[in-house]
Parts: sequence; structure tokens; C-alpha cells
Amino acid sequence: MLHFRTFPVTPTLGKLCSPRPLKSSNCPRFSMVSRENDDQKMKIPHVMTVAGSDSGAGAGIQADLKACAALGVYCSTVITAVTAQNTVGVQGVNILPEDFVAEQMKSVLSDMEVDVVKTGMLPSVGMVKVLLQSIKEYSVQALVVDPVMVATSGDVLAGSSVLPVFRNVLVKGGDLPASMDAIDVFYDGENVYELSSARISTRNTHGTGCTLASSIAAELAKGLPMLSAVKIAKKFVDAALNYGKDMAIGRGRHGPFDHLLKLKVCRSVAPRAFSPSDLFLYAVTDSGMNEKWGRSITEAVKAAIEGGATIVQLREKNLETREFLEAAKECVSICHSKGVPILINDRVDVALASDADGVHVGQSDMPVSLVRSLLGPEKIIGISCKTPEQAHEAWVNGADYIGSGGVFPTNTKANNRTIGLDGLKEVCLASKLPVVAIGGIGASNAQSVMEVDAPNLEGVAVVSALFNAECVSSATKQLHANLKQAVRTRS
Ligand SMILES: Cc1ncc(COP(=O)(O)OP(=O)(O)O)c(N)n1
Ligand SMILES: Cc1ncsc1CCOP(=O)(O)O
Ligand SMILES: [Mg+2]
Repeated sequence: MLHFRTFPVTPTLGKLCSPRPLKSSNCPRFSMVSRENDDQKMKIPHVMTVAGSDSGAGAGIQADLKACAALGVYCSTVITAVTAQNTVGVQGVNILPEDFVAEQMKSVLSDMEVDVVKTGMLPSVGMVKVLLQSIKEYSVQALVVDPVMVATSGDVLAGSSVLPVFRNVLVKGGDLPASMDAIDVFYDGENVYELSSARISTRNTHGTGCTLASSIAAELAKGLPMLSAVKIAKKFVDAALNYGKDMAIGRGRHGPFDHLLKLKVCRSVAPRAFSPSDLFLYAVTDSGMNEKWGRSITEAVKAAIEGGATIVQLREKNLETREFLEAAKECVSICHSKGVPILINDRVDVALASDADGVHVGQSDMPVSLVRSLLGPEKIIGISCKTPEQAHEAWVNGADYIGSGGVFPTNTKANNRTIGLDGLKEVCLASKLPVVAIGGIGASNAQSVMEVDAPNLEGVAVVSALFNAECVSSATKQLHANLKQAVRTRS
């Protein structure tokens, strides 16, 4: 069944995808401070949901509350209808009077700073008018509309005549039968984006639509642009579905899933969404090499960024945890100030504690799905793959990119099988994920790597070519120039 989840821009609301940036510099705490103490106030991203209650708590208001809580966003609730509902179906609906819905909205909007309004069940035209009246009166940044245009039963609930008023539209493909992938199509008024992920096989899908829409609203409330919000919301739904796929709640066909999977999504600033082009020049540290040249990890990372590194990984195999954590915190701060993502090799604990952007794991490290449930949907997860089978698995398990190698022989990683340029190409062609090549790569052979005919090969990851050089920034600059040249030749 195809549900249309739509996001309109109305003239009164202005641009949908530019909620105001948040001024908070700490993780959200759910303590409300009175207006009189405005100067002490910590701004909490806030979504107000206007929707129906689901007594089974899989969808509606209850799903919105759980999704927002899991994503670290405050959610106030305006209830339009109370449904008697379970996993079997809807046994009864009691619609609240329009003036009382208006009163709830007034209570919330007159008192609290709402960033984004998300709507679900709006059971009458009068209710829509009440909503529009309220959001005209109080300033909100964005409106996320979730009208179920086609019910699970197949009944058309809203005709095609409503479509022209929508400007941003996300069409969910999760309910399409007989597909290995869950493909959603997002249109932002200019471009069409296909957002695909592996389909999760589970009966526990009740409430996915509400959750997707409220997660988008939550990410918008944090200050993310629309496309990033949609991508993160989709990952959150995938992670929650995966986490709760074997739960047994209710005897009906579609059970609820677990929104409050053990996620820790709590960070100081809104993350910049991962882009495959970040993998262009991937600097992977080695403190042994840096020590040899008399520089600290932070000096080495600064120099690599100065030379043009587009992403950094701290691969510190010999540091004690405390030392690693201190270096990670400093490097996270350096990288974030330069807008460069930073990942931690192997250590999920260090990544969490230092607020790094993600983790790179190998085939014998912690499994990607577990890393995802620990790190949450916003973090970047890379996985090493040497074979097409591993590359396919990486996609299914929800990784963001693949590191593939050793492409050439290397002294940096002991007993590492070399897969060559042909092996690299096989890995690339077996996955929809972006790939970065690693192993024995430097300025002299980077061009041959970038000539591999695979559209998802995004760049090279290097250790010794940068950090075993006397001058890290010059070595990085040289490699960057050669990569640029290779890309020019490729196109
Ligand atoms: C970008 C990138 N690709 C591959 C690796 C290797 O990771 P792994 O297989 O876990 O080996 P170690 O680095 O842990 O020795 C990587 N680190 N980065
Ligand atoms: C970590 C790793 N994984 C595969 S090869 C490799 C080492 C890459 O180091 P170098 O760039 O010095 O060859
Ligand atoms: Mg590893």
C-alpha cells in the first residue's frame, strides 16, 4: 500500500526547510524555565503534534511522542480524536470538538516556543481550518503534514485534488510488495531524490508513517535542512524497525515497533549530514608514525585538514583508553571547527564519549547493526569489505560507506590480504554504498585507483602517505592535487 506523506509550504509559513538555528550548546534537558528567566533559558527543540490518540500506542500521538523522545526533541500534543485501536484494527473513533482542539493549540502555542508543527489525523475540514488559524496567529518555522491519502485497506481517503497545494513531498515505498529494498522518493520542489534502504522483514510496522513524519519534524526542529532531516528520519525508522523486528505485541497482523531502542542521540550541535564526497581524501592517523616525526595527534590532524583532508579517522591501536579519549575530544573539536567529519577506528565507546561523527569497523569488530543501535541514526558508520558478499551485507546492515582494500601491499596493517584494483572494482559493483579505497595508496598511484570504473568509488583513505611524511600538510596537498587531476581525467 502506498501512503503519501506530504510536506506543504503555505504562503503564511514561508520556506518550509529553514527552521531557526538552535542556540543550545549542550544536550537537551527537559526542564522548562519560565519566560521571566529568559536569559537562563536553554532552548529545547520542540515539535507540536496535532493528531489522534492510538490506544494501542503504536501510531498517532503515542508514536510521535516516542519518536521525538528518542531523537532528543520535546513533543507537545494536541489531540484531535481518541481511537479505540489495537494491532487488529480500529474499533472506535471519538472525535474531539473543534473548539476544544483549538483550545489545546492555544494552550501550547501561547506558552511554549514551538519550532515545528506536525499533523496526523485531522478528521474534519473544520479541524484543518482551526489548525491554520492557530499557526497563522503564532509563529512556527515549519509544518509537516502527514495525510494518509490511501488507507491500508486501499481506500482513498484524500483525493488527488489536494496534491497541487503540496510543494515538498515524500512518497513512501515501504509498503510496496515484493521488493528487497524500501525506496522512498523525495521531491523538494526542484529535484527528485531516491532514498533507498534494505527492507526489514517484520510484522511490526504499525506506526511507521507517523514515526517517519514526526522524526522529520524532530530533525527540522533541531535545525537540519529538509533533505538531511528526511534521510535521518528514514534511518531512524529503519533502525527502530530492525531493533524491534521480533517483538510480539498483540495478536493482529501489524504490531508496533520499539522507538526507544537504546539510542543515545544527544549532541551539542546539529550534525552535518554525511555526504559520499566526504570520502575524497580520507586521512587515517597512526600515532607511531607521528611520534617518529615528533608531532602530536592533534598537530597531525590539523596539518592534514590544512592540506585538504575531507574526513579524518583516528586509528590509534596502541593508546590507552584515557589517552585516546583525550586526543579524540581535541581532534573532534578541531575537525568540527573546520567542518570536517571525524570517525574513530573500532572504538564505539570512544566515539560516543568524544561526540565523534562515527566509527569505522572491520569484519571482526562490532557488527554494524549493533554499532547503529548504540550510536543512533545520525552517526556515520564505515565497514571494511574485501568481497562482494561483504559489500552487499554492509548495505543490508545499514552502514554508510565501505572501506575496501588493501588495494596495494602495505606495511601499515600486518597480515592484510591485498585485493588489487580488480578486487576493489568487484566490491564497488556489489554495493549501493559509497566506497573509499585503502592500502598502499599515495600520490604516485592515486590516479590508477580513481581510474577504476565504478561510479560509487569516491576517494582514497591513506595512512603512511600522509603521516609517515615529514610535512603532513604538504603531503596531503600533493595527494589532493593528484586526486583532483584524476577526477578531471575521469570525467
Ligand atoms: C577507511 C578505512 N577502511 C578500512 C579500514 C580497516 O579497518 P579494519 O578492517 O577494522 O582494520 P583496522 O583499521 O582496525 O586495523 C580502516 N581503518 N579505514
Ligand atoms: C587500515 C588498513 N586497512 C586496509 S589496508 C590498511 C592500511 C593502510 O595504510 P597505508 O595507507 O599506510 O597503506
Ligand atoms: Mg578494526
